[in-house]
Amino acid sequence: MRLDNVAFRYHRRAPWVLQDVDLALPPGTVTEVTGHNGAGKSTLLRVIAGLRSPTRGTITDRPERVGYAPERFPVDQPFTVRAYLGHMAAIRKIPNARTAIAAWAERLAFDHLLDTRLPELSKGSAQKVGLTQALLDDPGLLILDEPFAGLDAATRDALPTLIGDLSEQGTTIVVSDHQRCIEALPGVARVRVADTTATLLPATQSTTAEDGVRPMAAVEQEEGMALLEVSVPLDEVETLENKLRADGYEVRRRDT
Ligand SMILES: Nc1ncnc2c1ncn2[C@@H]1O[C@H](COP(=O)(O)OP(=O)(O)OP(=O)(O)O)[C@@H](O)[C@H]1O
Repeated sequence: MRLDNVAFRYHRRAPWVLQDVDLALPPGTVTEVTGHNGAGKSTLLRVIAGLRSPTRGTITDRPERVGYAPERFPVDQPFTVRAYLGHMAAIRKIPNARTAIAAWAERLAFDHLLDTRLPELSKGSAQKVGLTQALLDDPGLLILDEPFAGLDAATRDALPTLIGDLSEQGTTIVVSDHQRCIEALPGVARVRVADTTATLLPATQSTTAEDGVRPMAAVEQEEGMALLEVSVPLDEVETLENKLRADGYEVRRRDT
């Protein structure tokens, strides 16, 4: 699918959140969307998913079946997990929904929670249910907004493989990911949403299996960005690194 010259604002007098967005998302590609808090990542994902129409510009060739897992899964509905997923499957007329629900619940390790009510779920378990409803319809386009937030280590480790498998089957995947959990997947394209201008920058520094992570010098050269060196006690490195990543900053550790 393609986005051409897409711009978006929430209301007529509201500021533009996205402008001049040109983006190609070929079948089977994985695209990681990064940017600071409030830059417009979730907005871009909603526009790509078709939940919001562009204020200007065009979107073409969006796959027919779209799966979307929002950043905050709505857990205030009075259904059990099984009933909720069953409803979602029925709305979308998914054949063999029971089998598909059982299979995803097992793969994502929440099969013991199928009869638990949504409001009683932990954040990570709710995230898994949100992910499952997005996966149920075998989507051609899968949009995941911060899918790693709150997940236990086992699922966090398993998710990149799942994303890789789906992309190999031809699913186009777009992920916003503060925690940079998918950047190691081969061939992941990176798109940065810049907060001040609300302009999507082309993924000039996309990481690939060949070139690995981009050097920090490239970050410094980016307009509006600066490089800050911080000396941190060894036992605090990991905590601080995770916190900064969770806040949307790009972090590289220099080995000494
Ligand atoms: N439903 C809405 N109505 C009006 N403005 C909104 C709405 N949702 C988001 N915004 C505004 O659009 C801008 C971009 O928000 P968005 O949630 O897309 O950013 P984000 O990059 O995903 O942020 P974060 O990293 O904090 O999740 C912000 O200024 C936000 O206040």
